[in-house]
Amino acid sequence: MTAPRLLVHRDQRLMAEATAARLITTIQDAQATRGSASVVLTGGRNGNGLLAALAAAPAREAVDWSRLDLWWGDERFLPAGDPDRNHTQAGQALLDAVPVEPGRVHVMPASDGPYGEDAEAAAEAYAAELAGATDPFDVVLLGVGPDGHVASLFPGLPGVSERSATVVAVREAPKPPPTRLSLTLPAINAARQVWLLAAGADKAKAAAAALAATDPVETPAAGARGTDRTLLLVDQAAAVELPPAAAG
Ligand SMILES: O=C1O[C@H](COP(=O)(O)O)[C@@H](O)[C@H](O)[C@H]1O
Repeated sequence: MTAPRLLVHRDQRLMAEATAARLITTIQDAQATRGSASVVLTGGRNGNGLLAALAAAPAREAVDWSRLDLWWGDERFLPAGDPDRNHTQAGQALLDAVPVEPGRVHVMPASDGPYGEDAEAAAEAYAAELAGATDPFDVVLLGVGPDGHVASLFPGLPGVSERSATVVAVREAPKPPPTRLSLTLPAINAARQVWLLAAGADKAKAAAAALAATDPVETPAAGARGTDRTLLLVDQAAAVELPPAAAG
């Protein structure tokens, strides 16, 4: 587990563009070193903003999209193609515009898929798919919610305390929709790099807690750390509650 390094950007747009550039370079490095790369995508405003910035970056041509595995940190358990699904939104923001290899795009099951509405069975199926991955994730992207949630691990819900499974079904999430699938902290924390994204004034409290809190049950973002690197990426609006020394 690595301590988070804080990076403050002027605003949300600049943060998305700088993080897209960072991601392109990180993917290139991984592909040069290991032949392929793996990235775990996040949903939400910051996650989709990053994907849109990546789609708009001319340097996206530097990525070998055919040698990239894409996974999801969480998914809203809704029918395939539902506009609220993280997969649908990632398609619109980036994936429909780049030559990803369909077999390497590891979509979490939908509620009208082979497991129907059985979210637990869907979580087990995704865990089995994950178990087939031989290398740790290169980067896990995590949008931080205003309550400090990451992926679909919400404060106080059982998912955040899961210690053995890599994927869980989440019920009664405080943010709609109530039923979701999520990677767990042990799955997230096996990644080489974890990037926590928190831009916007509504993320100020959560950004401070992601850095300083000690109990992941209260602040799931505080329990998400990479083995080689953890970054907390914020904009100035989200940096206002950080201790001055941390915010530089
Ligand atoms: O519902 C979700 O929320 C979080 C945070 O989203 P944001 O809009 O507050 O940035 C996101 O990371 C997660 O993937 C998504 O399912």
